Amino acid sequence: MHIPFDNSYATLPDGFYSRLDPTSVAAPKLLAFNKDLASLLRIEVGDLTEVADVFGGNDVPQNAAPLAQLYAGHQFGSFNPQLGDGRAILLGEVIGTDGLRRDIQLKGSGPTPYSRMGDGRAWLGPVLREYVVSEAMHALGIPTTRALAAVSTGEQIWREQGALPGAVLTRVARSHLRVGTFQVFAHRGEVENLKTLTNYAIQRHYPEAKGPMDLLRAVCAAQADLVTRWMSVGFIHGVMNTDNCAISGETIDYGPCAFMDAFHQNRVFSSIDQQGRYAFGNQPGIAVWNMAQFATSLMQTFEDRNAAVEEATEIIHAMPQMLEDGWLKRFAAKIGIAEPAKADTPLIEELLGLMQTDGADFTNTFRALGGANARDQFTNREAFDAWAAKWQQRTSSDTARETLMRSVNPAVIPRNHRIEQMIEAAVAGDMAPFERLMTALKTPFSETDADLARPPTETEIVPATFCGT
Ligand SMILES: Nc1ncnc2c1ncn2[C@@H]1O[C@H](COP(=O)(O)OP(=O)(O)OP(=O)(O)O)[C@@H](O)[C@H]1O
Repeated sequence: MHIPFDNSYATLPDGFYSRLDPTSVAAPKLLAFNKDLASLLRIEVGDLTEVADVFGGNDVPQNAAPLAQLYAGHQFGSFNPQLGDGRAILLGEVIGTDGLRRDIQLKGSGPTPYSRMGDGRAWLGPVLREYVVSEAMHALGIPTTRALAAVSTGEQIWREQGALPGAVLTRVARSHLRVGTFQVFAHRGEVENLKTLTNYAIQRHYPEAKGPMDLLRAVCAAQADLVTRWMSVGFIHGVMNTDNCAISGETIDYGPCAFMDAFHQNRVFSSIDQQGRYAFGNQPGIAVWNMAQFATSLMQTFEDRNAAVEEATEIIHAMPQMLEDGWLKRFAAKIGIAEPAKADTPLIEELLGLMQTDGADFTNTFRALGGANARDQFTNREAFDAWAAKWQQRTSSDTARETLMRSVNPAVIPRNHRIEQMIEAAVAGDMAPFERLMTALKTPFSETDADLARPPTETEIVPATFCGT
């Protein structure tokens, strides 16, 4: 196998990362490999045993520059001055056939100087969850880190549930720079390092930005766009800490995430989110909060702090409107309105209100609006009829409307109960449910597998996702 590494992190400040190799595992076995992504990254694949050795962490490929990155972060609102890759090692960077630079990182590849109390490992469940959900997000057209490989280690690891099979995920990202990467240097008052990092982030992600203020503006826009896209497919990230907020605007960290079945604004999946901080409807507010933390970190790079604070405040204060506009654009498209006006907001909110009262399935209700059976999604059908009459007044049914709706309302999403069933099967050595999910989720806007589009039955419902790392 040949990976055409082109590494750039070495230009970053001293102390930005620790160089170390992944820790070898007992018996690496390739469970999944993303050939399309490998081609995009110009990776030449030969023998699959070699692929398992590299992505299991046993064989460090030529020209790799393995390292663990340092970062800090606000976790559920409390600042942790030092986190860092406690179980991830970045092998290096490549420039794809699309000209874009990306990191290749192993997650679950052994302890690092940032592991704190952790074992540096991941178990098979979260590895396959991240593989499936991140690739599903990509197919939905939502910016995300991607999955290149999943390797089982042949080792057992210990978690609350007992002994579990270990695995390593190979993750690909436009970069692993997070808000927390800036926070660590800001917290330490290392202004020169902060400036170098800022310049690096600008060059890598937003080369048109003229300085830190433009960077802030660009990241705010990217995060606002990302969150409205998540919401438009009923996605709950679950752990929007500042260390899980990527500067690139990609979705990162699929720990306790989930797609909603029955719609509710306050829906929470993460078992550790007791207060509902990261509930579905809170995500826009949290994105603003995270950007305020990013802005705070950047302030030390300015000579005239007072003027900078004033300008940054304006940028942050403009974000709620950006989120509202993005939300309106995406949800209007879901009901077939290509060019919405502010006056369309109540129409959308009324539908969501009816869905919430009836516990209607988020994905299937919107998908059915493009067909004849949306009414069947509701128990209070009269209320739906009254809404539909207003909807028909606003936008009449025609091919353009149907085409728009079918292009933004997926037929299939990675439902939580399917993920859980897939993990259970994989633990027992059966990868067929994984393959089936991957096949259907590649084309989420076409009805290829009706059974995967079905919401969970009462007994299938999975009420919470556990970080269960
Ligand atoms: N088993 C583990 N061993 C060592 N460190 C860990 C382990 N699990 C999590 N961590 C560390 O705890 C912090 C928070 O964990 P979190 O679950 O948000 O991240 P993650 O899923 O490991 O990584 P990422 O954010 O890169 O997807 C991170 O610094 C992470 O590296």
